[in-house]
Amino acid sequence: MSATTHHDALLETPLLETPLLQTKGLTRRFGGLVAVNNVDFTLRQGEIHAILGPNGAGKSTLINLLSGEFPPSEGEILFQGQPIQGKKARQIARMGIGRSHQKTNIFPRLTCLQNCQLAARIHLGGVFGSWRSRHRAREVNERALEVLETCQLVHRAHTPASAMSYGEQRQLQIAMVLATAPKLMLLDEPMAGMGREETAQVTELLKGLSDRYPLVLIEHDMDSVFRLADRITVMVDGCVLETGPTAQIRASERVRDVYLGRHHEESAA
Ligand SMILES: Nc1ncnc2c1ncn2[C@@H]1O[C@H](COP(=O)(O)OP(=O)(O)OP(=O)(O)O)[C@@H](O)[C@H]1O
Repeated sequence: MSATTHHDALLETPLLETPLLQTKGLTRRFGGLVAVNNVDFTLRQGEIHAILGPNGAGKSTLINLLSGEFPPSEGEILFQGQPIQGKKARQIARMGIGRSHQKTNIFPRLTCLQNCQLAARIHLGGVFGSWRSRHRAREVNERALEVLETCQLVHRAHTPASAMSYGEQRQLQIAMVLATAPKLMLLDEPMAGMGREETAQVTELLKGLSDRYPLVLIEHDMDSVFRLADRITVMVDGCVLETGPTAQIRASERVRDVYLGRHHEESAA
């Protein structure tokens, strides 16, 4: 007998509610190159949605469009039903879309705690008037400690980021996104460059966060993707090849022919 989990129930629910995030006909051109081509994408509440595809498929560009790093050439992006295309990255971050980049972008000389305080401070509004500053400083500190606890980094609170292992630095990056109190997270290859043990640790961390923080995830580590994702969208040459629940994508011959087969051959080589 198999137990029905929250995520099983979520996958079987028809989409009646407004999606947390949705794109319609999203397109981004760089000169003559169509990096993202007419993409319809939906992220539901409480869901981890992985984006797969070979190098150059347009995955990072899609994330960059969602986070406002680039404006789309065409199409719509709806966050909680409201159009956000054309808004600046900072505005989108303030609305609650937190993102991490492929490369680690932490402040190496600051401690783990200071990095999180900085992220929380930016979210809470930067420089404060003196009458509010003490209260805000306490709020920032509490938020920073809370996310270090969530990411199991409290023991590293006073360690300079540069003295932490690569895996811990990637974990810190996730903590910094959480410090901005996001309504959803966009993570671009959070496990890139990690060893097997660190990858497993971050996979479990993200799994534990998914109910509170819906997630769009680009990741090449298939074990992690299959463990984490409720749904998968496979992109090839800027277009959506297939999108659906993880089991459907795993079983898809088209996906296997175009991506998974090739990926496994590359990984084995
Ligand atoms: N700022 C840019 N200017 C010009 N071309 C770009 C830019 N960003 C991405 N591209 C091009 O758009 C295409 C899609 O790139 P993108 O980085 O989105 O792919 P990806 O699927 O994330 O690949 P990878 O797995 O290698 O990170 C590529 O051909 C890339 O060279």
